[in-house]
Amino acid sequence: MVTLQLDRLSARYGRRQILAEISTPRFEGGRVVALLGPNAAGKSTLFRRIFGLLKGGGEVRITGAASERPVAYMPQDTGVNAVLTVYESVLMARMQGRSLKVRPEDLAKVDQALDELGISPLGARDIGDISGGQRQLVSAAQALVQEPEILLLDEPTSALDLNRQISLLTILRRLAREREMLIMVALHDLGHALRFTDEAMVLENGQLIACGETCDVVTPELLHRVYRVAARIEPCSKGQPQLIVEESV
Ligand SMILES: Nc1ncnc2c1ncn2[C@@H]1O[C@H](COP(=O)(O)OP(=O)(O)OP(=O)(O)O)[C@@H](O)[C@H]1O
Repeated sequence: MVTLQLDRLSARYGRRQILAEISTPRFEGGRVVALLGPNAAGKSTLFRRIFGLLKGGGEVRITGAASERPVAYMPQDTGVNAVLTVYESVLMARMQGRSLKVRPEDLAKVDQALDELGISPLGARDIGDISGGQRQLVSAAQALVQEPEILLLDEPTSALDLNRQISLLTILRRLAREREMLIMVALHDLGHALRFTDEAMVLENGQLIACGETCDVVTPELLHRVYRVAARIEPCSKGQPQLIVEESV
């Protein structure tokens, strides 16, 4: 099973240090880890550093990976290539780092990814002519179709309506379990983090200030200290933890 551990990981833009020696416990395949923190805390920077787009001190330790390219990354802002259809763009994502020959299996995986995310009817549409939420689902398909062992998702639900936010997070959680994939997902919705993630790590000003089981990390004290809101957490009628925000403080 794949594992990911960060050891004194740092990153800088020019001379400006953004991440300060982030060390984590070992995260395991099959788990969903929330990456939390206020705006500009360093979440996207951490993803770029893990994925290798930024250099810096420390080490990203991956063990137990079966493939040579175990990590896929879905950035926050996904560019649009207007000359491709949705289907072609997902197929291109699938073929990254593989031989140029498209096999029937590759087409089946594209169909499966589109189907799983409920966007099969968009397949023939030009990627430049779909809505922002649809584009976000296409980006998720582009990441999933690579069958990564570690998947980094930067705010994948930010453009989605409520139903699709819940659907996507439910699918991701199921796929993490089924494929023993480790998913790290940056979220601003702490209610979603409580409901859909197993573990959470919280960044503030480039420092890791909390890490552990999500229910132990996302507490009224953390919400007060880091997010400056008064909030409580109560079980809903189905027993799921629910975040109730009272006011900003
Ligand atoms: N390309 C860049 N060049 C210089 N500084 C950058 C660059 N990208 C981000 N930063 C700075 O690095 C810091 C961390 O930004 P980052 O995007 O990692 O935060 P974030 O936690 O993902 O924020 P948000 O929740 O707003 O998306 C911020 O101060 C930001 O201004």
